[in-house]
Amino acid sequence: MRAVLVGFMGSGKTTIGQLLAKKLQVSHVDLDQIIVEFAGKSINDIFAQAGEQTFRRLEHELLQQQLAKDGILSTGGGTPMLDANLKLLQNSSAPIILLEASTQTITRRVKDEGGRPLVNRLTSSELANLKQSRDTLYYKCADWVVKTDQRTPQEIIAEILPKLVV
Ligand SMILES: Nc1ncnc2c1ncn2[C@@H]1O[C@H](COP(=O)(O)OP(=O)(O)O)[C@@H](O)[C@H]1O
Ligand SMILES: O=C(O)C1=C[C@@H](OP(=O)(O)O)[C@@H](O)[C@H](O)C1
Ligand SMILES: [Mg+2]
Repeated sequence: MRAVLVGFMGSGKTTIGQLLAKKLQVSHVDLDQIIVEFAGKSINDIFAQAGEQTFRRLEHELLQQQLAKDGILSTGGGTPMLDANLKLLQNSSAPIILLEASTQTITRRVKDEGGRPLVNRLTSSELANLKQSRDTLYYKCADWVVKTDQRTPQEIIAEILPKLVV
């Protein structure tokens, strides 16, 4: 992989990954999207019918597979939660870029999107607590951090691109 994006739900991993790949003319893989394709059902349905553990197992297997490929990889917000995934990310030769956003920004971005089972079932204070505990893990694997609050996707990729092409 040429770069891997990590960060909490709504930090912009999917959006920024697509834009970076387009600019760099490389392929883009979104881990959630390939899990959905592999399972043949939505993330909400995987969580509801097979459970989060099944989702995490698929996520781990597909992460391992995708890290060996070229291009830009957008992970899911919970990917670094599994110790084995954290190690895979830490040992990857690709730069791991953490997209950071405040809980307020995150909430604003994801509140009206229905595809995230954890957002659907957690209260706003539980979501804030989850973000706090996940942040520790993101920082454990990140090679660099990009702030995304009050910045457009174009401004964000303008910061990342020069570091990836040198
Ligand atoms: N920098 C940004 N500014 C404003 N909205 C954004 C930004 N980045 C992403 N979004 C929006 O926030 C939502 C979540 O973005 P997404 O890329 O799916 O995040 P993630 O993959 O990290 O969960 C989408 O509606 C997207 O259009
Ligand atoms: O944080 C999480 O545990 C999750 C994040 C989601 O990805 P995004 O971060 O792209 O929303 C998706 O993998 C699933 O809903 C679980
Ligand atoms: Mg995403």
